[in-house]
Amino acid sequence: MSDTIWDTLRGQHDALNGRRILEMFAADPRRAARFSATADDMRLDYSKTLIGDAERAALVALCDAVGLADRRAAMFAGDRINETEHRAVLHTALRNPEGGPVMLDGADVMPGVCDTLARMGAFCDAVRNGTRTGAGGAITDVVNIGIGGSDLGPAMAVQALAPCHDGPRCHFVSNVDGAQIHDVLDGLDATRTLVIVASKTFTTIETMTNARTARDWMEAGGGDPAQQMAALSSATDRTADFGIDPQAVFGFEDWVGGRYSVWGPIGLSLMLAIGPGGFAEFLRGGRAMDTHFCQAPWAGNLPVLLALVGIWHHQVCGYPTRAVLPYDQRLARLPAYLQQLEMESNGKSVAMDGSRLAVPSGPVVWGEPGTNGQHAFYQLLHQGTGVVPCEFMIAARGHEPALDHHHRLLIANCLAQSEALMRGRSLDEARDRMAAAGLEGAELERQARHRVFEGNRPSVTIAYPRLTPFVLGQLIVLYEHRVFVEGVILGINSFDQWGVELGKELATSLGPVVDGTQSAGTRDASTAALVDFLRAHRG
Ligand SMILES: O=P(O)(O)OC[C@H]1O[C@](O)(CO)[C@@H](O)[C@@H]1O
Repeated sequence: MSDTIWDTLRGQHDALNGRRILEMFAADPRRAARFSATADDMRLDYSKTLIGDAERAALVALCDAVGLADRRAAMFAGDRINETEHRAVLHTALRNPEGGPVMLDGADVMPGVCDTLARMGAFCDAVRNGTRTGAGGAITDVVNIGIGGSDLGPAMAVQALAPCHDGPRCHFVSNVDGAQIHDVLDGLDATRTLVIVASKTFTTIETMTNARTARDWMEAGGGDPAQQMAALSSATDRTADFGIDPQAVFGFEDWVGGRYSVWGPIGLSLMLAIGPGGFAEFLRGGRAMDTHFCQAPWAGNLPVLLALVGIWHHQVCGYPTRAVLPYDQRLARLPAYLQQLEMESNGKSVAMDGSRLAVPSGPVVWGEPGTNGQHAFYQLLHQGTGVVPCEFMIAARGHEPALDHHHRLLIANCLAQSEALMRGRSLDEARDRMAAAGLEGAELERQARHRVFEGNRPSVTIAYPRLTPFVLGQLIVLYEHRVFVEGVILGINSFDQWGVELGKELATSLGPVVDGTQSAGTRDASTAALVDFLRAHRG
């Protein structure tokens, strides 16, 4: 049945025939309202796209054709929907401390979740109120060492919620490039810094290398690793081997995927920064979006609609990328966070059953905060030969009342960009401008052509009152479930990441070649020559 719907969608795309978004607004005075939806105080406006009633009906039909409701129920019920790793997918339980039981294999996981959350709260309170100190006194700085899902979520959220910070300063080290840990540790007091080693597996080479370097730095600087190191991991045997005090180890289960883990122990740095109360609000926002996702009808369901718009633009229209454009400087790391969430989840070529995907998988996701992006790559968004669907985000209010004139400008810029992408500027309008500037003849024509904007370029806008912990929770879960819905429609397992393994294996085997303890042997000629070049220049 879904094959027929894909055919319908492709047919609808072929039949667009120069349809203009602006004309759709002219034909339907209620379009803005009819192609928007809300969840609590968050609004998703997808009216500035070429999706009309017929296209929306076909897209919504996809949800039923693929059995989305059953898949959603299976996820929340703890079924092992991550079939290639034989795991349940229950990160939703982490943001459910105030909800009911969540059963997995006949046992309620919530007592364990709540117990860990309470331990995290007590630990954070002790660090924040100075009861748990370093060798030199109260903790002033926290360094979270982790990579991928053990870094991007907390790093993004800590930056996003800066106005709520009332705890120690938080820093993040992810890259194995020694430059990063050097620059982060430089200037910190080793006796008053807490180092958190965040790694689900506690084997990730980058994280373990950085963790050892941090421990050496702490010892050399007079700090006390027994008192000043914590671990966030599923592998409590390995954290013990590393020598981390079990009281400072916060574990989580294999049903929490790395890129979905900010809601539990991996969020410890966020909790340290904003306090257990702020963290609880963050969970509440996430939970509110879970409830909305489970209860709202498809056509009024924000994660579903965002997914369907994504499917329309990438799989149906064939636009290869999408841009995430938060008009919110504190969401600067959101595009990087979403790159992992979306591309590690849905960047696959094989369907759950092992067959080759019949439709393209997830798009390339990229972006930068506005207005900075406007002065960098928006030229291409407006006049490039390809179309990049854009996802704008904007708050009604900032956190700096005295700077509200900045925020009004921010709003105006955000709305202006989506309007400009849609409206464009015709050749006649460009000619009029050139004529008004005094140009004539061939020069007028030449200059006018450079000033044409095709327009009709699609975007969605996500608007919210203010970037609070609750709203950030909503926003992340909006995207998490968007990824889930897209994955279900494409038949993908969104919860494994086999594509990262090969590079890790080859890096391990290249180590001795780079050291010079092994020859390049049977490696390809390019790799062998690059090893020679780099070794020659290492002195
Ligand atoms: O938390 P860990 O086990 O160190 O893994 C870090 C990251 O590595 C990956 O497994 C692969 O990049 C991610 O999925 C994960 O978030």
